[in-house]
Amino acid sequence: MSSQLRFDGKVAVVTGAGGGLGRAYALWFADRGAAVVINDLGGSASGEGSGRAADLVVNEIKDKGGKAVADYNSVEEGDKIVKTAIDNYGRIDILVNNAGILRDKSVANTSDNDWDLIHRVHLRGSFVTTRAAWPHFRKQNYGRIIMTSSVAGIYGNFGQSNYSAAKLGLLGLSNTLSIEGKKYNIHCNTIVPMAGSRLTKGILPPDMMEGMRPDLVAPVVLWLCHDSCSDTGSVIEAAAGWVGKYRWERTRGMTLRESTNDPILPEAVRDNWEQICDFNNSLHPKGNEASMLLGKVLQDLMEKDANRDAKLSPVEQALNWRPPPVKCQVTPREIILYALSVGASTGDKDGLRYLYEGDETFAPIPTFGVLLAQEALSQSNMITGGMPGFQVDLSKVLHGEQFIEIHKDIPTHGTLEASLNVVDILDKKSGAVIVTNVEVVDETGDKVISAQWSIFVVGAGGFGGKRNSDHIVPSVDAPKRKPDASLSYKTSIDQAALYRLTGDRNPLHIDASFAAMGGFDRPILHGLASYGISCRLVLQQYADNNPSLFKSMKSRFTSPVLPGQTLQVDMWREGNRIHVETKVAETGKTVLTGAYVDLKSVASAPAPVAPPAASTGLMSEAVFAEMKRRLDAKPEVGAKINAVYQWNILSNKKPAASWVVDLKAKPGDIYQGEPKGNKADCSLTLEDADMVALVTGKLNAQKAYMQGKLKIKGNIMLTQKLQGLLKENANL
Ligand SMILES: CCCCCCC[C@@H](O)CC(=O)SCCNC(=O)CCNC(=O)[C@H](O)C(C)(C)COP(=O)(O)OP(=O)(O)OC[C@H]1O[C@@H](n2cnc3c(N)ncnc32)[C@H](O)[C@@H]1OP(=O)(O)O
Repeated sequence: MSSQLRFDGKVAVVTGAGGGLGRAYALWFADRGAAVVINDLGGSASGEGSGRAADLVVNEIKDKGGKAVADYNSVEEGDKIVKTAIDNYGRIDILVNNAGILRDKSVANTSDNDWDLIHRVHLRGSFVTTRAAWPHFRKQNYGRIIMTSSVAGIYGNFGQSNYSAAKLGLLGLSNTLSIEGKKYNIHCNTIVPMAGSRLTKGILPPDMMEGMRPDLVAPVVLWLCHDSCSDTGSVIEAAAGWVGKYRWERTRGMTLRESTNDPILPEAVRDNWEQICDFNNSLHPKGNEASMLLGKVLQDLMEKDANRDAKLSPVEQALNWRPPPVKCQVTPREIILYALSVGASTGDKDGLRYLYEGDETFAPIPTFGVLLAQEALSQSNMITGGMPGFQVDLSKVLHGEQFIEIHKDIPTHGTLEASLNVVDILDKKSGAVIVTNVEVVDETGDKVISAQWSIFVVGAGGFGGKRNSDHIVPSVDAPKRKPDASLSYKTSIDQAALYRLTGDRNPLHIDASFAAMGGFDRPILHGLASYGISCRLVLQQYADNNPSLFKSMKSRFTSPVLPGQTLQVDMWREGNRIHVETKVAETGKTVLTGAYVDLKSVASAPAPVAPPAASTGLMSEAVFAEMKRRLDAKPEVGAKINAVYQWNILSNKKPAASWVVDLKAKPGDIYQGEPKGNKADCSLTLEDADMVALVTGKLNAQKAYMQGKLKIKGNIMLTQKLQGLLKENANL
């Protein structure tokens, strides 16, 4: 016969030991030599009332010569229960969390209190009592804990939503404690008992109660708490003299994607449901095996990716690459910095529209969208080693072509998402052209920008790839006639240094030694800087500086621009398409070819403007005198006010007019003369015709304004109003 399992010298704490299972555990422990703390509040199955059930059990043990002490604390104050053990026996070795109550109700009738009470006693009670015992277990490098779960928790039971949730919670608690306790020889197991007790009295019939006596479960708990039992994290069911063990079972499942880049769709889950749920060859994961299995799934996918990539040519690998979408932030700061870097100025007509977030029409120059799309290229390190397969030498990278289309106004604040897709890599012999599409969506998923890059990698051709692509948005040659309009912008020597701050930090644009590696004498200007400058001048010429008239822009970069050179933008209007060719004025070399800006509509059709070099730019004395004469002619008292403007008009000479007006005046009012209160200096109250005359003194005044000789400080909304008015009165 095998030796008897003994607990001599051990101290066991059993909660809820005044009756039923707890009492049975306590009697068995005492019988096998342990000193036992008999914890019981007393009271009924639903936790009400109090009595001294614990005393009866203590007496029963003592009568048999055993050691026991009573404890009447609630498990909600489990530290006091543990203190009873320490105070009386100086230690604690075993803790059986057994105490519990019932508050059975169907879920709809379960009150917050019914829920909380059950959780407080079962789950929280076991937790606080165990936490109080834990330091003692750790110190002595020994501890045995039992959590009490229930078939109601494992399988569910009508009317026990609170109880079953708490009971399965105890299993989770036990799982974690068995892991945390391992290195301190602290074992934690879960018993799933079924026995006739105070809790089941009245639920089970008497003969069942007898067949399911608690003392038929207690020996299982004793074994689990013995030194010689190595189990921890086990779940053992015991009832009526039958004992069994639980474990998790999981189907093999299946991976619903072929590559780490693939998404999975609900339809794929539906279509494979049978296999997902097939328990043939099932697995029984333990502990962290489950996460290891999932780790293996990912590893397999990555190996598959690698194997597949290994079989692909470098070009195919690059074309298969789908880097994750990236976030791009828009704030006025980025918009303003971009506008400055492509030459917008507060001295320009409508300059504040791009440069001042307080302006009512504040908006980005549309080509700013390229910067947002470019985030997908930068953050994926596409041309700095991030793209698999086709490798790129950064010092040989030139911007070949650019296309952008704006589908929805770019917000002035917000977060957008950009995703890229390499659509072709072309072999041009003298170089390779990487064609990349980028889509930018806003927070609602609406498409805001489509962009296309053609990146020319000098010297990377000759790999045997195709020469042409259907995916490229084509450039379109300008008409053969003389340009309809031409505007110029002299770039600053620091144009590239400024443009870099918008995001493209390619050293080609600032570092002479790096530029030399690409075969350039000096750092060259970003292609996108020339692109943005050209777009800005087209909008000035044909869109009244209104960025929402912009639809799309395409350009090829045929020759580099050096910072400090003057860009001359020649334009031809064909319907809503403005063909563009940009050249360097100093050398006559074309730098942007096949370019066009498509507008939604053309704001006005001004007469062809001669290149600026031909203009004197000065407001003539005669125009100034005429303007002043008109301004000095105050409206007559009693005249109807058609419009109210508040403009301060200054010239390089002296104020053109200094008026005092009623700030409350509005169109339709009768001009009463200078008001007494509520007045503003240096403002004008003019009838429309006079206002029109002011500016139609005409192009000369406008040009003077453009060139900073005539400064108009005013509200931009009013500028627009004035422009609308000008259009209406074009014949004046
Ligand atoms: C963070 C992500 C950032 C994205 C990357 C951008 C990084 C930026 O920092 C880089 C820049 O801004 S660089 C500055 C702007 N770009 C330039 O200055 C390039 C100017 N272009 C050139 O020098 C030549 O056209 C050159 C050198 C490009 C080609 O000249 P050649 O080798 O003499 O070619 P050519 O004989 O004229 O033609 C051969 C075939 O190539 C096609 N091709 C020519 N120019 C092209 C161009 N710009 N783009 C695309 N394809 C071009 C020709 O059509 C020809 O092909 P095919 O015979 O099939 O028609």
